Amino acid sequence: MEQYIIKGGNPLVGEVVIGGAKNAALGILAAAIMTDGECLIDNMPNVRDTNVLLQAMEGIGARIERKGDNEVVISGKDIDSAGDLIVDNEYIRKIRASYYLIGALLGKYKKAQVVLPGGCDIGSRPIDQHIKGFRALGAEVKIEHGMIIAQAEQLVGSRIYLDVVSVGATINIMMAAALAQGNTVIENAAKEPHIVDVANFLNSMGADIRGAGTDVIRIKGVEKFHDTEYSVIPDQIEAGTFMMAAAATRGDVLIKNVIPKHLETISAKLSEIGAQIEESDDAVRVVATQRLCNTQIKTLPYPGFPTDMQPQMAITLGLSTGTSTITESIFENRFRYVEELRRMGANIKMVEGNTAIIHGVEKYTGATVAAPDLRAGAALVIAGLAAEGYTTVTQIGYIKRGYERFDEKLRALGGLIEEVNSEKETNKFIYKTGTVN
Ligand SMILES: CC(=O)N[C@H]1[C@@H](OP(=O)(O)OP(=O)(O)OC[C@H]2O[C@@H](n3ccc(=O)[nH]c3=O)[C@H](O)[C@@H]2O)O[C@H](CO)[C@@H](O)[C@@H]1O
Ligand SMILES: C=C(OP(=O)(O)O)C(=O)O
Repeated sequence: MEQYIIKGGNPLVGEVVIGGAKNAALGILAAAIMTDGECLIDNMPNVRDTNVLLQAMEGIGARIERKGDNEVVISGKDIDSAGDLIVDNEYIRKIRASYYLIGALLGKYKKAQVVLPGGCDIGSRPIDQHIKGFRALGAEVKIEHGMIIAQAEQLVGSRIYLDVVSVGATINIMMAAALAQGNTVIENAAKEPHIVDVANFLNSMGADIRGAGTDVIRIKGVEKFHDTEYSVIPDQIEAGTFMMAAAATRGDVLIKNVIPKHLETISAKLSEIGAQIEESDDAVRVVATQRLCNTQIKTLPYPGFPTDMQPQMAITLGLSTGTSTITESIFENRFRYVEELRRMGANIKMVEGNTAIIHGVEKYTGATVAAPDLRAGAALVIAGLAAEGYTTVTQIGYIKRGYERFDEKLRALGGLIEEVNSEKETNKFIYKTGTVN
């Protein structure tokens, strides 16, 4: 069983370099098969989700050539377009971004059969808005035997109003519409940095997409795409996670290779609770040498506070003075870490299902906790780094879905953390790091 063991109590100090954004890379990788040319993609995060997606793309005939850890060349030329274009395997069923292969394949080949998406169990996560968009472009879409089956004679541009602001639906519709006939307008579109990055990538292949990053995206369909070279933007959430790790352990960390604008809400909240934030062109430094104070948070679509940062923020507030509240407004099931954090001494009460009332405690104490999903898993690791004594975080496969070399980066900042897969390795770690204070 993969797990991390952590000896807490060391403030994190030093520098960390942030990798490419997982949620942008997933859209970009899928979109790369829309050209028969070659796409060279750089700053690609080497995490489980991107690897599972690449493997599924290979499964339908895409050529994938890895160049080192973070670079990949993709060509969709040899995809067997005479076949049904079926995407299904035991790994792809577990990730969310499989849904981008519907938009990409439907756009290019006017057909796709993709297994219903998985992803973190953070809510009911319907895909009705994706389907509404594909249908508006003229596709027939049905769900049978756990597969989404989409096909069209021709895709024709349309005006599509999203009933809910959805990252996945915005990217998916944008991809399909980019190779449709005529013009498409997506209204009430999501505005996350990864939407802009996928649009920029598509434009670099010859698409004509304007307005990404605002809530109205205009797409003029083009006939086909060409070769491109592209570098994925830095990961807003990985950066935010290290910012919280610095704050919760009362450390001093320079977080490099970031776009500070994407971190504005996170920086603002940390600053509000008393952390010192210094921004430069491509780095953010977080210094928190004293106990931080309380605040109120509500998760919202970008530029609001990201739901993917909610658990990490809760860990920090759990150690702050006073009483904080966090309201989760995007996913109804994103507080499953609370029960685990209580084992470490946190004082958190849930009200009305989606609000956590957090009474700050002076310290967490180490315990064995299970990562319930990707971001909550990373948050529990931060709690362990801040806690007194030893913490074991189990089910770290979730964390590996989205963080590249997470333990290694934390160790470089002075964190005492190791992946252990047996009692012998655990004992070795405890011997190496000394006994509980
Ligand atoms: C792979 C990826 O990029 N995942 C991210 C993506 O997930 P994902 O694309 O699944 O999230 P969405 O933005 O689509 O979901 C936002 C809200 O809209 C609802 N909804 C969505 C689609 C739909 O057809 N119908 C519907 O009702 C969802 O249930 C949710 O309440 O954006 C989320 C919100 O920033 C992030 O937490 C995830 O990390
Ligand atoms: C929830 C996340 O991912 P997914 O949508 O792939 O489950 C995430 O990145 O925090």
